[in-house]
Amino acid sequence: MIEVQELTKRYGRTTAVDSLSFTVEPGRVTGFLGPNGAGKSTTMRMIVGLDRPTAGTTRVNGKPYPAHRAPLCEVGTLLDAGGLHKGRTAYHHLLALARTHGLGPRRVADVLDLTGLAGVAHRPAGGFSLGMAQRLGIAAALLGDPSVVLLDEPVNGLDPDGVLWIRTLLRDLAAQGRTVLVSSHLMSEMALTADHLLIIGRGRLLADTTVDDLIDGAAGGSVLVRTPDADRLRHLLTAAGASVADTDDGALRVTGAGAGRIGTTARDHALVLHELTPHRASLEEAYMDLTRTAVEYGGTR
Ligand SMILES: Nc1ncnc2c1ncn2[C@@H]1O[C@H](COP(=O)(O)OP(=O)(O)OP(=O)(O)O)[C@@H](O)[C@H]1O
Repeated sequence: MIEVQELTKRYGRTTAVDSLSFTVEPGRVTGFLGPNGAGKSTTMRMIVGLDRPTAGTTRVNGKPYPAHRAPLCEVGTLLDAGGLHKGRTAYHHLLALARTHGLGPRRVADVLDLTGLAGVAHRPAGGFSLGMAQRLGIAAALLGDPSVVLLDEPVNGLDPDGVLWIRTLLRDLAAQGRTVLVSSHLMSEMALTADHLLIIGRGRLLADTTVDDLIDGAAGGSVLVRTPDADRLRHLLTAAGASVADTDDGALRVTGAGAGRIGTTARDHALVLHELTPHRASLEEAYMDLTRTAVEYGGTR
């Protein structure tokens, strides 16, 4: 489990993270989502002690990260896939890391297999493509068999095969009961990967929610209604405060009243309905709604 409480980070006059509090639970993939510059990487760096908070605390499995005796076995991180010794082979890169925690070549072979790198294990990592470097970063993160996995934009620059591979891996890790926090600025990607979402904008928490709840709570939802009594229904709904627009093919698109209320209104006035179809805002729309508000009204920082 990861616990973040009232976390703030200022760089000079920039507030990168602003009183952020959340908990990341084990057994599910939590997507950490926000536009570029929202403060995701800064938050992740503070969780693993690479940056010092201006205020607030972070705990991993009940303790601040540096208080763990074998951090690699507690938390696996991918924060910067470029941070490699270029001349070293993938195998030796991993072995050097493994040795710092008393782990041996067997565990290195395991993570090389797990990440599909066994065939290139003895090539210098400096010649790796971005996708291979990401896999190597993930191999390093998993070396200590950690119960918490923290990955910063792991799908960046990957081809569709790589994206699918990471998605499956993250789901497997969560299914094994691990705590998985993965950042992205792409809602489309997180919708397919994450069970839970933490959305931030300008360093502040905008939503701590499931994908379904985010869509349900989004503005922009409407209901498509077909009825032979369109004029009467339009009148009744408008009088009750809803907005009603005509579609090109003779139906009504209603916003501001849910399918339940529309159905009840129709029944109360003995109106016949031929169709009553809720249209949920897309996840992308819901996300844009949230983050747009943060940009427009977030104040100065
Ligand atoms: N070392 C630093 N010195 C000064 N400002 C910084 C530093 N690190 C981050 N920032 C600023 O803090 C804010 C948050 O940056 P951060 O990298 O955490 O965002 P992010 O959500 O990870 O964005 P991205 O998706 O672009 O990586 C940005 O305005 C950034 O310019």
